[in-house]
Amino acid sequence: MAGPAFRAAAVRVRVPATSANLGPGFDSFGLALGLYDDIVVRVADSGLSVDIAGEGADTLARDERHLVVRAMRAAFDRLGGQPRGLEVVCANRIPHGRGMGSSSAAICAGIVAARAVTIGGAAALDDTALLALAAELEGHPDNVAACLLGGFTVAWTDEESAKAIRLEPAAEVVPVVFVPATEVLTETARGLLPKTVPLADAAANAGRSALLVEALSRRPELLLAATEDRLHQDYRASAMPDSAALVAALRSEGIPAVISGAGPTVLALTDEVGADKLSQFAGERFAAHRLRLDRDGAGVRPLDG
Ligand SMILES: Nc1ncnc2c1ncn2[C@@H]1O[C@H](COP(=O)(O)OP(=O)(O)OP(=O)(O)O)[C@@H](O)[C@H]1O
Ligand SMILES: N[C@@H](CCO)C(=O)O
Repeated sequence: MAGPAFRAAAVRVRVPATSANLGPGFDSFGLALGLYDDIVVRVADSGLSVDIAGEGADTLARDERHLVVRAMRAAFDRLGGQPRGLEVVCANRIPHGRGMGSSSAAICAGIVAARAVTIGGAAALDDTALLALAAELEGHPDNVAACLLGGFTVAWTDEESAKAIRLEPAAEVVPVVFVPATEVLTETARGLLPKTVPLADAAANAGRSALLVEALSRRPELLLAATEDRLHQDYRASAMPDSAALVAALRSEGIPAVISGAGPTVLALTDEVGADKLSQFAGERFAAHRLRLDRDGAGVRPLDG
């Protein structure tokens, strides 16, 4: 059977950074942030070329090992076949290995781009299948859900695949990220987690997670209580002691703060007035950035946009 046909024109895809967990919602909650990677992809006559600017330009492989390329290959398989050649240009702004969803962004960018350059791609790989594939490649669904859908997402995995819903974060919430210079890979941070947890801790997180849905959607004054976690942050503190100390310092001042994803970035959820006061907490070890919430998620954008 013949494989799919491809568009000759280049396609540009923009994907947001994401913060997973948000405290209690381990592997479930995600929040899309206004910091973006862009990729431009063109189907070529032969070969593979990968060009990288920004984050990872000095370290990432420019061949089939590149995560965007791996995600594109997996998507092309689902779409019915590989193109003869590929040109991929990456403009990376999301820091790697910091808990801001860089790997999910790369995976989502690759899959969305593969679908966009394939004629009939949207029918062959619909949004539900796209999320399922992205979560399969990433290994958990929280970051990819927020990256694809934007806003505040709740993800889960049933017998078949990952699923997610998108909620609208309250307009007044302003995210501030404290990004350290050093990486902690998600794989390392996951290796620190126990196989089982006390029932009381699981129950505490269930209650806080339920509260967080209301707090982040409609009642930000509840965010401090709603972002309490007992399932993962303490277990990982030894790998990111400065981040753990910063979370504790911010929370002791009444500021809702959590480890972003698998860390070591710290995410504070504040408002317009509060955001301006937070840089004083950064010290020498963190760079504080006030971000917007991303409400649109991953998508194809104009080439010159
Ligand atoms: N834009 C990218 N292009 C290619 N590879 C990438 C890209 N972004 C991330 N990666 C790969 O993913 C690794 C980082 O993934 P990891 O899951 O450890 O951290 P993260 O996704 O930044 O954080 P978290 O999952 O906690 O939000 C990088 O070291 C790199 O190998
Ligand atoms: N839920 C994931 C997010 C990081 O990718 C974790 O905490 O390991």
